[in-house]
Amino acid sequence: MRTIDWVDGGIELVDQTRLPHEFLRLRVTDPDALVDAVQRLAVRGAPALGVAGALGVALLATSTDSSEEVRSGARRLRDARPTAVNLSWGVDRALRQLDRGAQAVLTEALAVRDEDIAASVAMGENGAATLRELLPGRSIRAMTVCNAGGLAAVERGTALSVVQTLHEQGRLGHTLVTETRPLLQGARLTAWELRRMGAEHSVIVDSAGPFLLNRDYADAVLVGADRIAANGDTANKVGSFSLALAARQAGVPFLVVAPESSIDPETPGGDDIAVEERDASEVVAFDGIATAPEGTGALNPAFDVTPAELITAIVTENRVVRPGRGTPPVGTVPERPQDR
Ligand SMILES: CSC[C@H]1O[C@H](OP(=O)(O)O)[C@H](O)[C@@H]1O
Repeated sequence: MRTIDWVDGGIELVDQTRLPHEFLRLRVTDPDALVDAVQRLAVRGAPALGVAGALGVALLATSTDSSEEVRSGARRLRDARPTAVNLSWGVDRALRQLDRGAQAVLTEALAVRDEDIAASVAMGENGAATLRELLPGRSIRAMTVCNAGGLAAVERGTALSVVQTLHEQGRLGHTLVTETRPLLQGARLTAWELRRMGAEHSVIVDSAGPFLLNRDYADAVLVGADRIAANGDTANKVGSFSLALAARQAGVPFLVVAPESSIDPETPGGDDIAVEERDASEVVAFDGIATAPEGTGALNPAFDVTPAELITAIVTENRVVRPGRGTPPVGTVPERPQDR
């Protein structure tokens, strides 16, 4: 199953706002409809946003001869969500081909898609090998935040690709899925993917995560990333930082699994990462039903930032970086897809 793809001259994507009760594919041929799909999280997840960015520029380039129209549409798409660097990376990578014509833009966008598919497999293998090394000879009970599965990419995903690889190797124990308020990517999406995978799992409320780690209910925490700063500080769904603190307290490995395209060497550290503030209504209501008194305000950071020193390993398709263990900071490797 591909979460997002280029089909017959347009973009097809799974509308994730309808899951888990309805599986609906959206066909997008209008660039503004793609911006809307990104902003309402019909398509979401850093790697999927990178592919959406690249395919969105291909949609623009194949629908107008005006370079200015393409560039202004690309700016709107690039700015649709601020935290996942993959979105701007995907837009910029396709846009760099514009002077070579629409077909060159589309070819580059399809390469971004295909690289994401290959990267998901490699991250699964690299992450599973890392956990087998850290936790030899046992089934590994994972704890997850948000959704970093195939729905957050094109196929397989990042952190959940590690879970799937462990499952395929017969090394996966029971997985605990934090529901991930306020939009419930864990309960709605990760549980849906684990069920399809046939992997045993339970959903927990977010605030139970630290306690259950401290009571030895999980052997590793596996999360994705939206932006990894040059020093290894990592932005991911809100709730990741508290689990990282709890994992450190409980002596449990905390792994960030993300493609190289989530690494941003232009961002020196976590304090420099723009964290998306989403609408208060997502916090004080659910499915249109108020959960707080009328007029109650809310703070709704969509992400938080985990300092590198709390991260056991950053796993990409190309490497495993151990912050604080003598490996060079993640942002210092010269050769990355962005440099092409
Ligand atoms: C595979 S990284 C996915 C990453 O994106 C999610 O955020 P959102 O659902 O708001 O797009 C979350 O941070 C995941 O870890």
